[in-house]
Amino acid sequence: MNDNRVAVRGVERVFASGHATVKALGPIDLDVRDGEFLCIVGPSGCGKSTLLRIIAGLLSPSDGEVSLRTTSKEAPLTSVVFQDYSIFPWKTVEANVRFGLDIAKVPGSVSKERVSRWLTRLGLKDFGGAYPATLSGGMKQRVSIARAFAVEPQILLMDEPFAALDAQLRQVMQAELLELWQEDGRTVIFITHNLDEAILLGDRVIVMSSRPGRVVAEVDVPFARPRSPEIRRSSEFAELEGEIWDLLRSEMKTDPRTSA
Ligand SMILES: Nc1ncnc2c1ncn2[C@@H]1O[C@H](COP(=O)(O)OP(=O)(O)OP(=O)(O)O)[C@@H](O)[C@H]1O
Repeated sequence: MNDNRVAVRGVERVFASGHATVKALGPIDLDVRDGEFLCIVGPSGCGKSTLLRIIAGLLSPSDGEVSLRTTSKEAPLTSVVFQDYSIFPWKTVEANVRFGLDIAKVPGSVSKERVSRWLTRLGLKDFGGAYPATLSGGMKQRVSIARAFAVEPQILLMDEPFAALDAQLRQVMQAELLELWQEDGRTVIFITHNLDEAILLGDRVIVMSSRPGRVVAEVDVPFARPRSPEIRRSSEFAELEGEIWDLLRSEMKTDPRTSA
């Protein structure tokens, strides 16, 4: 039986701006297993966000196709968390978290329970009536994560969700996401520049080439679940990070924008 949730086949994307065209991505092939936490790393501008937006259906590919396997009539297929929080400043925390459920036409009683559960889970219970302007960056990103989890999508897509946070807060949020995911077992595609984050969270790390991004390596992360952030201190962790960094560095050297 095919246990793939996501299949990307020969996907390419070209952008036209004025008279020029930019090939941003591909061709790229990728499979994501049901319940897998897949991390994608690659040089800046190699097309990671473009790939995620194509998988989310927010952008169409210039060529190739993406298929997402659905196993539920009720649960939305995807939900996306972006780096810049993407929460509405004029809505309260509670209304922001409820927003995705309203769009998905989740009935009121179910929606109420879910909003309350995810606000509590993300430590936002006492901030339901607050507006985003009064929250720190970490709390805004918690709202954005609560909103994405609350719709209980079949596939969660995360585009550098912690990139705007400072180093300490980033570690706190990574540990929280690790815990949430380990309870939840959802299929996740997670884009990051941070190798440490990719290894801590991922079952597998995909390394993309410089633009137009293709897959240059797939690395299985061998650490058992449930994981704790303590695994960072092991020599195996450092070794794997070094291995992936070497792959990435050689890609950055082949990028005409970064090589001398
Ligand atoms: N709407 C667009 N119009 C024109 N060019 C675009 C558009 N969106 C992305 N690009 C270009 O496509 C390339 C890939 O962009 P993308 O944002 O997918 O890369 P990325 O790997 O996510 O980058 P980063 O790591 O810096 O976030 C870049 O050169 C970018 O300028």
